[in-house]
Amino acid sequence: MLGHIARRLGSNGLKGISPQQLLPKETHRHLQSSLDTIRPISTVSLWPFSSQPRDFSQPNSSWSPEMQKVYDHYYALCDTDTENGEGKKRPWRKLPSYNRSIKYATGGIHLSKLIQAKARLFTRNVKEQGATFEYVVFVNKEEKRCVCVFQAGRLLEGAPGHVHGGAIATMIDTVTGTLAGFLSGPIMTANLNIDYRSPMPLDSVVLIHSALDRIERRKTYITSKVTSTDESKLYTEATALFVSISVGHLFGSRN
Ligand SMILES: CCCCCCCCCC(=O)SCCNC(=O)CCNC(=O)[C@H](O)C(C)(C)COP(=O)(O)OP(=O)(O)OC[C@H]1O[C@@H](n2cnc3c(N)ncnc32)[C@H](O)[C@@H]1OP(=O)(O)O
Repeated sequence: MLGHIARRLGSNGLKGISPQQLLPKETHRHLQSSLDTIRPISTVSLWPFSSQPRDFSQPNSSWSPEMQKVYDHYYALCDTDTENGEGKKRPWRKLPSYNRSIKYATGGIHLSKLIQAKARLFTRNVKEQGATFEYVVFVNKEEKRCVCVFQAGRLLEGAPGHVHGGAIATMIDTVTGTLAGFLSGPIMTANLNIDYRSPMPLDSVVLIHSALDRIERRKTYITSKVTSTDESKLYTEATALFVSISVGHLFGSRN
């Protein structure tokens, strides 16, 4: 076929030659009917999902002025991208947060078809803004640490007027797990130890500081503490161990 086309093209290239002349009749007919079924290139999205994922860690109207202020503080320390591609190198990075994290990881589109197609990251699955977990994670890769700004909504009540210990544990697991995953790749929580030091009132805005302690073979150890935004009050301290896993582990494989 290529030889046939080359012979017909000669030295003049495509100039003055119609597709009908260039290709055998039958091939041209097939090609034309295939082209007819293809949408114009301008309407084809290169994004492989039906819509752009929503980043749940963007400011919204439920945020208190304190939450917004701390967010602005860390956001100003983050890497920036400019239109000419010359971003400013800064130590911090804001991590986006989706309600289906697996879908947006490398290769996650395939994984998400296999693993509980309707599953959602439960810290991001309540539609009402501000009702439960409002949070943003900023990571400092060089210092191997991160800070999460967390506003605890009214549906997280445990002791009257205060945040449920399980909700605090959820956030510590999420933030330390995010850091461990950022540093070590796919992991699962093997151990989480929490000391609750002071009750946390509902609607509090707190910081969850987490840092790498050490990595030993497949084990990533993270320390964490939860404080008020001015860091004068300590709410919670924790240590966590994450074990690196292969994707097969999620399907019951031990390899
Ligand atoms: C973007 C959004 C990100 C959101 C982040 C969310 C993070 C949330 C993460 C989770 O909550 S995961 C859910 C809760 N975790 C689990 O369900 C894990 C259940 N447990 C397991 O699947 C397995 O036990 C585990 C993967 C943790 C370990 O099993 P393996 O067979 O892969 O490892 P193995 O038992 O060979 O242990 C490897 C090493 O870890 C050590 N280890 C394992 N479990 C341990 C443990 N519990 N305590 C102390 N050490 C432990 C073990 O001694 C050994 O140490 P050495 O290398 O020194 O020999």
